[in-house]
Amino acid sequence: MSKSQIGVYGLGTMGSALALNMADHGFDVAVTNRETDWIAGFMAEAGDLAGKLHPYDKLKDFVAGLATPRIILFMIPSGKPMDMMIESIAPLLEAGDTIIDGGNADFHATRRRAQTLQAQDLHFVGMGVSGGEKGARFGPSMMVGGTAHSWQQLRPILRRIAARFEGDPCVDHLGPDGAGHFVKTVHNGIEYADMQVIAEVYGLLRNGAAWTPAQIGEMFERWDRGPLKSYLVEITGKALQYDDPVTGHPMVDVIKDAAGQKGTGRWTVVEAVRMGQSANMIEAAVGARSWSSEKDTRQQAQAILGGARSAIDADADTLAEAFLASRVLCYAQGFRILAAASVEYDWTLDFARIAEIWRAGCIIRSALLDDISEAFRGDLPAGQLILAPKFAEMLARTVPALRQVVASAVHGGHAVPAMSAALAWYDTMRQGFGTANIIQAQRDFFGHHGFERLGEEGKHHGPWWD
Ligand SMILES: NC(=O)C1=CN([C@@H]2O[C@H](COP(=O)(O)OP(=O)(O)OC[C@H]3O[C@@H](n4cnc5c(N)ncnc54)[C@H](OP(=O)(O)O)[C@@H]3O)[C@@H](O)[C@H]2O)C=CC1
Ligand SMILES: O=C(CO)[C@H](O)[C@H](O)COP(=O)(O)O
Repeated sequence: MSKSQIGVYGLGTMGSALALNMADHGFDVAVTNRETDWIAGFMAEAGDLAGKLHPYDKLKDFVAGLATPRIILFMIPSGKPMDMMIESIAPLLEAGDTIIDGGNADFHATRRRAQTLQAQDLHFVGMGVSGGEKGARFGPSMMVGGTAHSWQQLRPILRRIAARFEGDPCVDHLGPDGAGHFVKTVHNGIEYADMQVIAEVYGLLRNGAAWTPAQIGEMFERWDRGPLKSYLVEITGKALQYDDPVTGHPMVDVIKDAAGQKGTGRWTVVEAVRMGQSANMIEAAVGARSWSSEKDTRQQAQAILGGARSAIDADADTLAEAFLASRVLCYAQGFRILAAASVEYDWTLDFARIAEIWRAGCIIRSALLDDISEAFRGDLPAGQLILAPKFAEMLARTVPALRQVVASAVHGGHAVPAMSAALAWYDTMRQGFGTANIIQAQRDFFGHHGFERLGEEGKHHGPWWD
């Protein structure tokens, strides 16, 4: 039997879909899984593609079944499982082989793993994969971090299996070691904030305008045909129009309002803060998921504090404009974190290319990303997306609606943490003179920390020390 061009370890949701995608594109793929009983079921479901999939029960046979230099993609949980698998497989590999972690990994771990394996002449790629199961099966967006050697090996396969935007494969080599996983982490941070804004829009219409889920779903469906077009709007529109087969109620009404989170949103916030950045929309979205999980407390609080909310003063068109403003600000915050990391880790990330590979296949794909890539390819004042002429104009047009929606929500007792954060950031950034002079006065007053005077170099103290 000829050797396989790539091996996939981990036949869960993502690994099996990616293996099938590769086989579908004519690649010979060696496959294996921790629980080996699972492999036969996977092969049985592969149908016509089974001929391109080569199953192995033993790790050493799986490795021996691969053409050299080998490429092995792991689709398993990040953290300890990945370290344990590296420990098991590395002794079976040879110089020049590449291990890929396609899971959602902490990029610090990816950097560490790349360094450790480099000492053994092995290459380690941290690859962000987005698009969920369907994306993995029919075309994901992939963010690759690793050596040029690995990219040369991987490029022909990844470009074939990736999603395409007008023919352009949504995959690229973004930098060394942790760059790909970092970009995927920020992708997920943006995902969190965009999802939260959608949830807030839903909440305002449901609780502040008495719309039914189906009506809101139809509205999202309409929005998906305009400037708000995006995968998340599309699926929310669909989900809202489903009924529960058990009770007959709208499906969303029987889903517990406690959101899960696996860590990437939180990592985005932690990394942003660590680099002296703030992405307050993503912080708000992560916080909102945490608050959502405190269901018992919220129920008690409603009984004690009261949960009254009044009608909102904003129609659907105003909400659409507010959503568009929020989305622009959300992407802008994500790209600021990428810019900070690019400097911190010396990655020279290509922001236009990142926007381009997010245009199809991934969860945050949206109509805006084409404009974003264009803005990064053009003359961008201070490198800030919100200052690109097209986005500055879009914000000037849509922020009044965001202001009306946030004001009305606040007045009516509706929580809109992500949209409020968007507005706070926008209003902060458009003031050349803010209020941090007061913070500096306070710091100097209590701690003799000193401050800069306007237009003067050096450290000064206030008259309160005279
Ligand atoms: N689901 C999604 O939408 C996305 C997921 N990801 C990431 O992809 C990775 C895989 O996710 P997904 O496919 O959804 O997960 P699943 O739970 O569907 O599959 C997990 C896979 O990992 C294997 N596994 C679990 N623990 C270990 C271990 N200790 N050692 C070896 N193998 C192990 C499982 O093997 P076994 O069958 O033996 O349990 C299984 O093959 C994760 O890192 C996830 O964050 C990335 C993008 C999207
Ligand atoms: O990477 C993904 C999508 O891009 C995964 O679906 C991830 O699990 C989403 O994050 P969370 O589970 O925290 O919502």
